[in-house]
Amino acid sequence: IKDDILVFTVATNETDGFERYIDSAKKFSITPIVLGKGEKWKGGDMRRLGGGWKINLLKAALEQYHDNENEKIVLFTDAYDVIFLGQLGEIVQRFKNTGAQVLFGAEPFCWPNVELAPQYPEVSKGQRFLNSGMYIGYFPQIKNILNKKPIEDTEDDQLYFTQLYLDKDFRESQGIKLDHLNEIFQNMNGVSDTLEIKSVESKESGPETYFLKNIETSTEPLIVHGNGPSKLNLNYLSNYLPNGVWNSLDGCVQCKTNEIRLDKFKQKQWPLVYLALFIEMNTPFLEGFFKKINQLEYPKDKIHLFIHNAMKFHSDDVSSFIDVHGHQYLSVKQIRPQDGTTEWAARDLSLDQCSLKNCDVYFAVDSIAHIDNPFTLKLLIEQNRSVVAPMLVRPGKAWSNFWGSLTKDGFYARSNDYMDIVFSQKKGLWNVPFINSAYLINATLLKRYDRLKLTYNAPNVDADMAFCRNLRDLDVFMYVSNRVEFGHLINADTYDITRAEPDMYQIFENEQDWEEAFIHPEYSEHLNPEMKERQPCPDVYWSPVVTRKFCNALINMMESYGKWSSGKNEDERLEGGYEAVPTRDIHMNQVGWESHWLHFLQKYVRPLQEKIFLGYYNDPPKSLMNFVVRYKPDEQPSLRPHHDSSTYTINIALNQVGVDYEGGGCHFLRYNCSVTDTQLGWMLMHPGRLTHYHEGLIVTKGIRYIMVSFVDP
Ligand SMILES: O=C(O)CCC(=O)C(=O)O
Ligand SMILES: [Fe+2]
Repeated sequence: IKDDILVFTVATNETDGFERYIDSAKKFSITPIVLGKGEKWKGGDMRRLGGGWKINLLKAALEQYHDNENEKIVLFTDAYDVIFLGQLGEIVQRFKNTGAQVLFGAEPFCWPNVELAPQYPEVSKGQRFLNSGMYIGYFPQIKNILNKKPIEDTEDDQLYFTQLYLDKDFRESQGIKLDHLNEIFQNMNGVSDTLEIKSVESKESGPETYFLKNIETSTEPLIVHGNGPSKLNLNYLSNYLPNGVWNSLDGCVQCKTNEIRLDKFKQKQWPLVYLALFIEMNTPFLEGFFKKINQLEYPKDKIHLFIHNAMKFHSDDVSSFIDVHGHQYLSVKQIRPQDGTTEWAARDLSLDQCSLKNCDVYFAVDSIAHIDNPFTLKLLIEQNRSVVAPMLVRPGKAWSNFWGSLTKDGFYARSNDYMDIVFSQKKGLWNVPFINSAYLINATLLKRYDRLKLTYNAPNVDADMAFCRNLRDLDVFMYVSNRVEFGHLINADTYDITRAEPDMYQIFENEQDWEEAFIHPEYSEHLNPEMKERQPCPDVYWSPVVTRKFCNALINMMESYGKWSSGKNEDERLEGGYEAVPTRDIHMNQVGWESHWLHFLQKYVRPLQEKIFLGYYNDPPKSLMNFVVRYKPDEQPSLRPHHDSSTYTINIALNQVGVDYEGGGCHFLRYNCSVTDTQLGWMLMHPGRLTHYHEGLIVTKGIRYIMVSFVDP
C-alpha cells in the first residue's frame, strides 16, 4: 500500500527559489501543500531569528486531520532554498530505516544559541546539531512536538525544536532523532565542501545521470537545503540537480520550461522593452556597439530607449546615433556627461523610467557589450526568467560578464564549471551569483520591489556589484545563457583617447573588432589559392586589405601628428642619417604605431605574400621603414626612380585618385608600366630591387597619401 504522506512547505511569495522547489517536487510527482501563500511574512527577519510562524502555520494545517491517523507521515521542508533529489517512497523508506518517529535534518552549527551545544549528545560521525528546515515524522508525534508549547510567530523555530530535542525525556518519548549522516536531509551550510555532484554514464546510449554525494558520510541525500550563505552553492547544484535538468547529451533541459514564443503573437503584442544603454567608460569600437544595437531584431516602436553617456569623448557618437535612429524608437531619453549623473543614479533612474513607462522588460546594455546576435533581445525575452544575461566573453579569453562563484565577501571566485561554460564546452542556462554588462530583467520584479531594495546604490561597491547583491538578497536568480552565441566583450583597459584615432591602437586588445572595422571585407577571399590576384604590371600584385575607415584614420593620425619630414637627404630618423631618395613622410614609430603595424604585416600581409611569391617565407616579416607618404603639388609632387631597400615592398593607397587628387601613381621603368588607377584600401606588392626600378608619378592637384613598408630589407 502507498504510504499516507503529507508534504508541507511555507512560502509567502512565488520567488524563483519557490519555483525551483516546486519544479524539483514535480520531477518526483510530489505535490507539496504550500502554507502562507500570498500572506505577508510574519516570521521576522529570517536572516537572524524568526520562523515561529512556520510552526504555527503547520500546527493549524494539521488540525483538520484525525488524531488516530497513526501511520500518516508528515514531511516538512522550507521552500526557497530547498530542492528534492529523490522519490518520496525512497525518502519514507530511509526514514523508516532510522527507527525514528521524527527525524530532523542535522547541521554543523549550534544555532541560534551556541551555548546549548554541550547539551547535545556527541556524535562520532556527521553533523551534531538540529536544523529545522527539513523534518519528517509520524503525524501524532509531529503534532505532539508542534503543540508542546506556544510559540510567537516571530520567535525562532529552530530554537523551539532544539529545546524540545535537548529535553532528553521528551526526545525519547517522541522518538526524535537527527539525520546526522545525511541519509535524507542535506543542510549545506558549513559542509558544502563535502558535497559533490556525481554523474554516472547510462548503460544505453542515453544521457548520464546526476546525483549528489556527501563524500564525508558516503551518503546520497534526497533533499538538499541551501541554508544561510550556502544558498549560492545550492544555486550551483541546481544547474545539474535534480537529475534531468541538464546533461551533456541534451544540454539544458530545464531551460525549456516556461519559455515563451514571440512568433505566436503579432508584433504589436510583443512585450514593451525599456532598452537602457550605459557608456560609463571610454570604449573602443563604440560605433560597432551602436550598429549592433540598431540591428536588434525587434520592432523599435516597442522599445523605449535610454542612454546614459558619462564620457565627453563619446558625445558625438551618441548624438549621431540618436540623430539618425532616435526617431524610430517609441521614446528616447538621454543623460549627457555634462549632467554629472553618477552611474548608480543613472541606472536607478532607468529602472524607474521603465516602471513609469509600464514596460514589460528592461534590457541593460553597457558599451563594452557587443550584441553580435541580432536575435538576442528576442531570445532573452523568450527565455522568460526574472533576470537573464546573454553570456559575453572577450574573444579567446576567460574574461566574461558573469561570475561562477563568489568569495565570502562577495568578490570574484571561479566555479568548477566556469571554463567549460565560458568556452561553451557546456551549453545551457546557468544560475550564477553575479552578472553584468548586458541583462534582461522581467519588469514584474521592478513592480514587486521598491527602489530601496532594488538599487544600484551602495557605499563602496560598484553599481553592478550592489545590484547583484540586492538580487541575491531578494532570492532573485540571475541566469547567464550560453545556449547560443550572443556576442562578445570589448576590452577597454588600454584605451587611450589622448591619441588621434584610438581605435587603431586596439589591434592587440580587441583583435576581432579591429579586424571588423579596419580589414577590407574582401581581404579573406584573397587568401584563397584559387583566387588570382590582379597584376597591373609584371610581378606587381594588387589586393584589397584595409577599409576606408582605416585609410581615413591613418591619414588623420599622421595629420594630427603633423611633423612631416623635410624631404631632404639628411634624415635623423634613420640609422645612417641619410636617405638617397627621400619622400615627405611620417614614420609609424613617430605616432607610436610601429608594433601595431608590424603585427598587421605579420597577420594580414604575410599570408598574401606567401600566396603570391611562392616559396618565400619569413615569419615574422621585418621592416624598419614603415611610413605614410604625402605628395602635394607645392610640396613634393613626385619621387624619382629608385630601388627600395626591401625584399618586397607594399604600397597601400589611402585616398582616391580623381576625387582627392589628380595625377600620381607608381611607374615601373623596366616594364614601362604604370599603376595610376590605384584603389583606396588596396595594396600593391612588388619586389624591391633589381627588376622593379620604380618612381612616384607627379601629383598635379590635391594631396595623395600612401602607406609604404619596405619588408625584409
Ligand atoms: O608613389 C608611389 O606609389 C611610390 C612610392 C615609393 O616608391 C616609395 O615610397 O618608395
Ligand atoms: Fe619605392
